[in-house]
Amino acid sequence: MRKKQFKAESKRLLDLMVNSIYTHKEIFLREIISNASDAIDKLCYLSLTDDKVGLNRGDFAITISVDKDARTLTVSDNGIGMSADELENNLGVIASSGSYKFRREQSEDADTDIIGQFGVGFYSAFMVADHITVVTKKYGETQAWKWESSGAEGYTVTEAERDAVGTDIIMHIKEDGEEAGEFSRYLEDWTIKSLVKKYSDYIRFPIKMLLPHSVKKPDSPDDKPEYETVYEWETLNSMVPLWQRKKSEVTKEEYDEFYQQRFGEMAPPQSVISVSAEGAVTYKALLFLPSKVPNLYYTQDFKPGLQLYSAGVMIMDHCQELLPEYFSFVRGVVDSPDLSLNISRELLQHDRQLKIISSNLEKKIISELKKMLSDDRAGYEKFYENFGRALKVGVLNQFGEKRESLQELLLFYSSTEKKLVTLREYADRMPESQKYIYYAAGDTLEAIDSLPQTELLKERGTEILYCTDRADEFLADSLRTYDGKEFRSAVDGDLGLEDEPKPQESESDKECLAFIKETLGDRVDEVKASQKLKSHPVCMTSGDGLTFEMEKYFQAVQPELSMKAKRILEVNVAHPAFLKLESVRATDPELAKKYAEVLYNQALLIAGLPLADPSGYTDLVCSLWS
Ligand SMILES: Nc1ncnc2c1ncn2[C@@H]1O[C@H](COP(=O)(O)OP(=O)(O)OP(=O)(O)O)[C@@H](O)[C@H]1O
Repeated sequence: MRKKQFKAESKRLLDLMVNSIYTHKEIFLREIISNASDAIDKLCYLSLTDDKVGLNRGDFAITISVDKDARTLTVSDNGIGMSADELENNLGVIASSGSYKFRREQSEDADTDIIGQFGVGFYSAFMVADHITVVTKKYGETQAWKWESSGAEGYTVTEAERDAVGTDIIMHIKEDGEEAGEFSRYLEDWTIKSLVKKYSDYIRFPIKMLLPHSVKKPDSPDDKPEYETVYEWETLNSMVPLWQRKKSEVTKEEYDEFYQQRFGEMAPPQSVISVSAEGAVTYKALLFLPSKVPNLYYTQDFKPGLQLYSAGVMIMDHCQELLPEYFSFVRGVVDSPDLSLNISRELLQHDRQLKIISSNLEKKIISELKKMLSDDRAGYEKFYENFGRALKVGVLNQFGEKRESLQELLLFYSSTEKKLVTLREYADRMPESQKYIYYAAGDTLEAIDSLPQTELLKERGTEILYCTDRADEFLADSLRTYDGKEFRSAVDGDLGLEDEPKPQESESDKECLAFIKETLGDRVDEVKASQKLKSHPVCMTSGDGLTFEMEKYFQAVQPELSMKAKRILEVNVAHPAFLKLESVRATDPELAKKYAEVLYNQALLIAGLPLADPSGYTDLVCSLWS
């Protein structure tokens, strides 16, 4: 029979498995058992609504058997099975899961690491087996199928015999190499027992094995007992899912292992939240805050949502209704006996119990974050670096409905503290005379710090919150006040400093400002003497309303709206540049116009706004030399 070829991508992974030098090859068993458990999950779920399945929750099991003479290790399940097409699609092509895409981007050297950290599914069996046979019968079909492969050169799919629905994965274990027992150990009962305990203890279906027990022969005398070996089925795993156990009884390693394996994450989670609720709805939840931004988080391929179980039966893999959108990075499991099992995605949105769970989980996550913020500042800052943006989105969404509960979790860089601070810390430090919470937005901390507009506040020692994330400014707009104090842009609006002397404009200054306005025409909305500037000659501000950073944001995401902030040219009327302009205005108005152009373009540059004619501007500046 003709061999079929693996798809190129699969072949590379397969080669990697066959020739693996990875030291923890033992993880293959975890992968094969996890697939068996998933397959049982699917049929178990069907059995709830379909009597024809003919199996009850207690009938499902995974069995492991060893044939030392034939050097085979077989893992069988009575799960959903696979059709011929599915065999081709599932085992002939590597799952195009996110984790694989990630693997592909890694260098060859990183491969061995990846095996350990991700687990690579079915193919990992090729680390220990030189030939694999899969015999399977899909639920609802009469024909069984056999898939066979000895590795990268291809596979065959043929008709087969199998009485019941389910799958056998028969692994022919490799001969030992230089190291004694290197592979043969996977044919030993004790190895299998300890591997199941180590990696698959919480699998919710029994993992059974026929094991030898030494028992006294019934007819042997008590004073001279004789023993015989009897084989009995033993369940190797405790079957208690991690989320059903008390947090104090679970080790960090167990949580890490569970998280990394189940959610395909490289790094252990940053924190684990375990919830056990009784009351309006009874449920257990195990939530993980990732320590790294999930691989596909910012792509459309990222699948948010928690795994939803009802009394130990998985009913949905990515239930998005369990978390608010802004917490979509949170991974985890929710298990509630109160949920209807045949709930559909459409119904979920209206499910009252689910709403209660979701709102409780949201509160739990927020309080866990607040705890992290107060007890582990460095850890929280790391979290914020990864997911601070999600919190900001939370504040902004739904017209700021969540702002009260999330505002304490926000961090901003402080101009005076030179580190990230909370709004609480800012407010507690504010002198009584300070009326506003000042913030300034820009591309980088350095750029904001050198903005002429911040000069006065800095001179007064006033703390300014620097916003380098585009979302930050919208944030100030959405929060409006904190602790009764209004937010005010240090860059754009009036600083509201009543004790600061107003700029002294002479009649001639006023005329000169009007001259500049006339020169610049509609390009500016206003030209005025600045209260903010100390040593710098000009700056551009936008007044109240849309700011320049918002304008840039809209330009980037919705240019068709042509959203434009006001342009107010603020001039330092005590600056020599202005005085020079003023002095040449009467004698050489053309030169004065050029100076006005320079001031205007300089102000645009400082604000990070585009110049209408950069090359014309360069020519203009150079003409002033000659
Ligand atoms: N025992 C089984 N019964 C039914 N289907 C199976 C079984 N083992 C594997 N499969 C099918 O083969 C697919 C590929 O398995 P594989 O372990 O390679 O990837 P995965 O489990 O989908 O992804 P990952 O291991 O990265 O989480 C599975 O998704 C499943 O559809």
